[in-house]
Parts: sequence; structure tokens; C-alpha cells
Amino acid sequence: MEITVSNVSKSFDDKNVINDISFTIPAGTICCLLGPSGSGKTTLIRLMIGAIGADQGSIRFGDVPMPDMNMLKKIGFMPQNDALYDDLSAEANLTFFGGLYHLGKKALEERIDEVLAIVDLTEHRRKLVKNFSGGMKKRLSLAASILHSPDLLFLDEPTVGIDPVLRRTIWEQFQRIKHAGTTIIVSTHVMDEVTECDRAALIYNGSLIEYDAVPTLLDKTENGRVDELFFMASGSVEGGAET
Ligand SMILES: Nc1ncnc2c1ncn2[C@@H]1O[C@H](COP(=O)(O)OP(=O)(O)OP(=O)(O)O)[C@@H](O)[C@H]1O
Repeated sequence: MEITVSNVSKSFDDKNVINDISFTIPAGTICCLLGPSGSGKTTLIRLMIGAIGADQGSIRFGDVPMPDMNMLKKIGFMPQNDALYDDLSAEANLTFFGGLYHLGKKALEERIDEVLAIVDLTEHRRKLVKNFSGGMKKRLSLAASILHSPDLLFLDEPTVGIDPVLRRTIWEQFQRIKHAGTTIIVSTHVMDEVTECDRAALIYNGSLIEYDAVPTLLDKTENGRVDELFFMASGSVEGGAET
């Protein structure tokens, strides 16, 4: 499903955090929101999923203006901080989240098998989450966010604190989810992750400084690194863009 963001602005306490942002994410793509810490990525995701309202502008999923209660069922969201129950097993966590989505018992059992396989946690399904590593928790959190086979999946800094090897595995899982037909919006401040995405929206100080297909964006640079676009737009990226 296509997402259209039109002239969206948001302030907190008179501080302009999102500044007149417009862009369209085509259905079936992975789009990353890339920017330094504090640039406004999480706020933009929260605006898109309807967790907070825009001061100005509008957001549509397909033809439907957001927020829309029916559309919420079609959205998956993985927050920056895992919302898992430590004293429950992986499987029990998924059963709990599946209950929230009102999946029937049999359909839920089948879907739990599927999502555990997608995130490579099948053999750990009966372990308590408190015995999971950080990376395993991230993968379980991802599994929970796709239980209801969402059309749109929003991932807020899903690879933060994850080592490079596991990061690769997680990106392979995102590609798998995309190929199953889900449009993915993923925020990151890791510049290298841009190459995993089809399109990238570069956010700096609450403004959209670039938005395009990733190869087109990289063609605009001299060194093939997207950091350069932040340097060009800002003169300096002090305060933040990690590589
Ligand atoms: N509820 C809020 N009230 C006041 N200020 C807020 C609120 N939410 C976000 N902000 C401010 O908006 C700015 C953008 O924050 P946001 O979390 O969207 O950035 P981010 O790019 O996601 O950063 P990070 O990569 O560190 O998560 C920051 O200056 C932050 O302090």
C-alpha cells in the first residue's frame, strides 16, 4: 500500500520538530528514514501511524486519510524499545500479541510457527525472554509486529545495539517480509543501512533534505556515501550523523 505524506508539520512546546515534509512511498518497497539522532525520525513515524496528530498537513495510506481505525489493523509497528514480557516464553509472548489482533486459535498457532521461522527463533520458542540476548529480543519483537500480516510495517531503529553480523540477518528478514508483499518504513541513523533500502528520506533538523531511489541518491555523491548529502545540505553535521 502506498503512503502519501503531504506538507506535514509538528511542533512540541513551540519547537518545530517536523517541518513541512512531503513524500510518497510506493507500495512494496523498503523506505528508510535516515538522519542523525534527534532529527525527527521517531516523530515522523509516530505521525504516520497516527500515534500523534500533525499540526498541519495530511497522511494517506492508499486512498484512505489517516488516522483511520480500520487501517490500524493493517499496520505493524516495532518500537525502539522492545515491548516484550520477560517472564513469558517467546511463544507465550506471541500468543499474547496475537490475542490483541483477535486472530483465531488455529490461525494464530500456524502464524506463530511461520513468524518464528522468519526470524529464526523456532528452536528457542519455549525459552523465557529474560534469557534472550538483545538480538533475539529484537527478532522476537519483529515477529510480534508481523503476526497479523500487516500491509505496512513501521520499524523504529530496529538494529540499534545489534552487532554487524546479526544486523545482516535482520536485514535479510526485512527483505523476506518485503517480498511477501509488505511495504516497510524503517528509521535508522546508521548511514550504511541505506544500501539495503529501495528509497531513502534524509531527515535533518526536522526537514526532508533529500528523497529518492537509493541508487539515484548515491549518484549525487562523489564518494558513494550518503553522509555526503548531509554535509552538503548542512555545511556540517555536528551533533550527529553516525556512520
Ligand atoms: N513528546 C515530545 N515532547 C517534546 N519534544 C519532543 C517530543 N518527542 C520528540 N521531541 C523532540 O523532537 C526532536 C526529534 O525527536 P525524535 O525522537 O523524533 O528524533 P529521532 O530522529 O527519532 O532521534 P533518535 O535517533 O535519537 O531516536 C528532539 O529534539 C526531541 O527532543
